[in-house]
Amino acid sequence: MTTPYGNHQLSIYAGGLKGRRPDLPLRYVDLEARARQMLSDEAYWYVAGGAGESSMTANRDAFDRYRLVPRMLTDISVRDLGRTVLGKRQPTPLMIAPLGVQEIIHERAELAVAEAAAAVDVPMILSTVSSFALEEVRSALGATSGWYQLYWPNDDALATSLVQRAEAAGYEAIVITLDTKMLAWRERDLEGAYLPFLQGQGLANYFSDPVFRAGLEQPPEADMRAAVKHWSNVFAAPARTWEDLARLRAATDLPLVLKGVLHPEDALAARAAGMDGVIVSNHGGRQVDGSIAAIDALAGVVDAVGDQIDVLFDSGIRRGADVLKAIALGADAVLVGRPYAWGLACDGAAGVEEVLRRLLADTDLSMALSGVARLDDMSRRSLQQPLPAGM
Ligand SMILES: Cc1cc2nc3c(=O)[nH]c(=O)nc-3n(C[C@H](O)[C@H](O)[C@H](O)COP(=O)(O)O)c2cc1C
Ligand SMILES: O=C(O)C(=O)c1ccccc1
Repeated sequence: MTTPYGNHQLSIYAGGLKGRRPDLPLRYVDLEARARQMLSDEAYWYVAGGAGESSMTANRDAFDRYRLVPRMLTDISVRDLGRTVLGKRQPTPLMIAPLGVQEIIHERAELAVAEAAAAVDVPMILSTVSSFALEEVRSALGATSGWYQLYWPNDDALATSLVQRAEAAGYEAIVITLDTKMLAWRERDLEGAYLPFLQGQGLANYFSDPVFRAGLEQPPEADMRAAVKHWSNVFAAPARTWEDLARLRAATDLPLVLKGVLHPEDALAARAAGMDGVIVSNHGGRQVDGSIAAIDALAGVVDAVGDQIDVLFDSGIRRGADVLKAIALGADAVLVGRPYAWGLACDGAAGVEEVLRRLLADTDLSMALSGVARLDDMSRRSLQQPLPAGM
């Protein structure tokens, strides 16, 4: 492929030095700080925060304990960042992670993100809790792949309706998020009593759904409180177990991918349930505070199922080296979360596009300077595994 900043080495630096968006800070901490200026305190902390700080910090610290071991004098003049995910070749290893309630970040929310994803040809995973209906977001993606993330509701008819709408709209896979049967204890949000979906934000897919609407006495437009109450009753299903996956499997022909897997035994259960992939993730440190850093869980899952189903990764991807480390450990692709949220806050679609291009430029350079011309050739041989803690 041509590099994300064009085919010439100099254009990469031109992109970095002058920037297509000179106003968008280059360093992650500065970008986040700029986004913070654009957002209300509540919205900023909703996105930035975790469930406590422990696992969110661990996600980053753990990345730093893995080290790339570059090789010299290999031909890196022509490079390929492509990956094959669910049997389909994509030009880069990146995917857009599903982030809910994006209207708290930018008024054009998922529509802006979809336009940016399309500009860079990075597949987008749309959250169930989106601010625009899934059909509209699918249109904004143009020819770029979209997957639909399902919060598996406590109502089989609603689950089937959402999944079949996604299939009809042209989404290519369903991601079932398992780690959010309820929201964690998040002090930042509790302090501010900030739960945007209780205001009806992010509920466009529910409010536009015929099965959801049939469960209401009046339409959401006429009685928002009742609609939100109904949503909170159906949002999740704490009683669900692995056996229930069979009904979802029967509801669609699309590939199914389970998000939020950390334990190798769960990866084996996913495979046994006929799933097509898993996403190793601790939800960006937002659910089980004290949980294992996501990158430390990756190798175990890859070793358990990586030769049979796809293994994707998220939680803590911030720069090119992080992408390379996850791929070297065996991930087929990686999802980017908060970094694009900050681009969205700063500059809408253009900000998201710029964040993705910079991450790709950094990935391309780091791969090349590690002596690897094709991302498909990254392996654990390029990586020094961390010493166990305490050694
Ligand atoms: C504001 C916010 C909203 C999120 N909403 C969802 C969601 O609706 N569905 C989901 O599966 N994951 C959701 N996630 C988790 C992300 O998909 C992803 O796992 C996480 O952000 C990755 O970590 P990172 O932000 O460190 O890259 C959300 C994360 C954030 C920060
Ligand atoms: O905030 C989150 O992490 C998340 O996944 C979510 C869950 C429900 C509604 C909105 C976002």
